Amino acid sequence: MKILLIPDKFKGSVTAEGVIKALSKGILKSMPETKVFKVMASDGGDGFLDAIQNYISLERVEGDTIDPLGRPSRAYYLYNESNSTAYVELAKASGIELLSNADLNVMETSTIGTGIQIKDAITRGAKNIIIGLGGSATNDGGTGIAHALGYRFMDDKDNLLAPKGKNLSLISKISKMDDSFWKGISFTAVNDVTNPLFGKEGAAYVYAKQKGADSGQIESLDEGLRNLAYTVQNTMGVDHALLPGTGAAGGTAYGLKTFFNAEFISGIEFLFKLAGIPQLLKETSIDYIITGEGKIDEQTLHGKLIKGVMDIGLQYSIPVIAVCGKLAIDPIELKKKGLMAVLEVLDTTKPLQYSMDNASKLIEKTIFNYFENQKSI
Ligand SMILES: Nc1ncnc2c1ncn2[C@@H]1O[C@H](COP(=O)(O)OP(=O)(O)OP(=O)(O)O)[C@@H](O)[C@H]1O
Ligand SMILES: O=C(O)[C@H](O)CO
Repeated sequence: MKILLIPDKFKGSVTAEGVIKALSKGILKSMPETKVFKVMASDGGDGFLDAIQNYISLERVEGDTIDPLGRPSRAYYLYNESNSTAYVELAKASGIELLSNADLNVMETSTIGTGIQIKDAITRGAKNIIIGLGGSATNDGGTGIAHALGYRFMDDKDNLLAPKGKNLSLISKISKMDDSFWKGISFTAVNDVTNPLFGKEGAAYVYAKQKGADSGQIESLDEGLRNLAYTVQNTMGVDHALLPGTGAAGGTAYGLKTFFNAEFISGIEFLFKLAGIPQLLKETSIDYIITGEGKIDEQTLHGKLIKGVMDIGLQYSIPVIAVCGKLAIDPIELKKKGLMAVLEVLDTTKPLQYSMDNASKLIEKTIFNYFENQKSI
């Protein structure tokens, strides 16, 4: 038996590495002859740089920047001098994990800090900027990054606007200062999701709530993103708003495409290539792929790691099993989309904290039981 493990972390209880360990233990206990292949993945959001570092060793460049609320902070990116490529994880300077719950304020947050990091990389000599998008505290349509690299956003009276969520609806003019700084630089947006910029499936409606927005603010952020796209279309003649993925990181993917002509790649595809998964699947006959994350919900189907693993399973006709802490979506829907089985580790007779505290043991037990049951079928 050959099994490939590609799980995400169970946020709040166990890292992706911990999930891999627990799954391996459970599988080998049930079927000791199994060859287990392990892949440390990430969907492009937080954990992007960690995942890259598992496969390539790169220089770590740490420097001053600002956090999503504009306070001084430090963050790093990775740099490959031999091919002048910088890998920037948006969440390092503009991530939701940087703010306490009390500080979450998506009307006021900006991606400027990530823009400062990109500027530093270009100054260092980077010719290729690869940005992992996701896990953001922002909904600024990428205007913060654009501002840091020389774009300016103004209202209808030519007042300069700070590039943050609450100002998007006021933008009526966009100007570009000297673009020679980043001309000829190739940008790649590595998107963790496939949502469009605005609308019910867009950045604000799907992701702003987790960034602290109430329903009125969500509506106004969505309106702001629409206004940004409208102003861009009128003044720059380009329209990318409905492209899948533009909604990643509060519309940052849209901003990178619009202002810097970024290429899009999904986080999953990027990391699968880096990890050599397509080659492994071509050369080795894998019997099962096992994936998982803390909570499987609607977001899972919008390009999270599990969705990418499901797609790969379908592509290579390999059954995929997902293990999760909590299942918050109809399992039938998941099976229709190609999952062979979905296993929830949560023990509903005990409080949630029990499952969080004992996640590794529960994951091990769940996968062990699954394969033991298979033997008796
Ligand atoms: N051991 C566990 N048992 C039960 N539920 C868990 C367990 N671990 C995590 N969870 C649930 O999963 C949630 C985290 O979900 P998940 O790991 O999918 O990350 P996420 O919030 O989707 O973030 P990201 O976008 O970074 O993946 C936790 O808030 C909790 O509700
Ligand atoms: O940062 C976010 O908004 C989510 O991770 C989706 O990209």
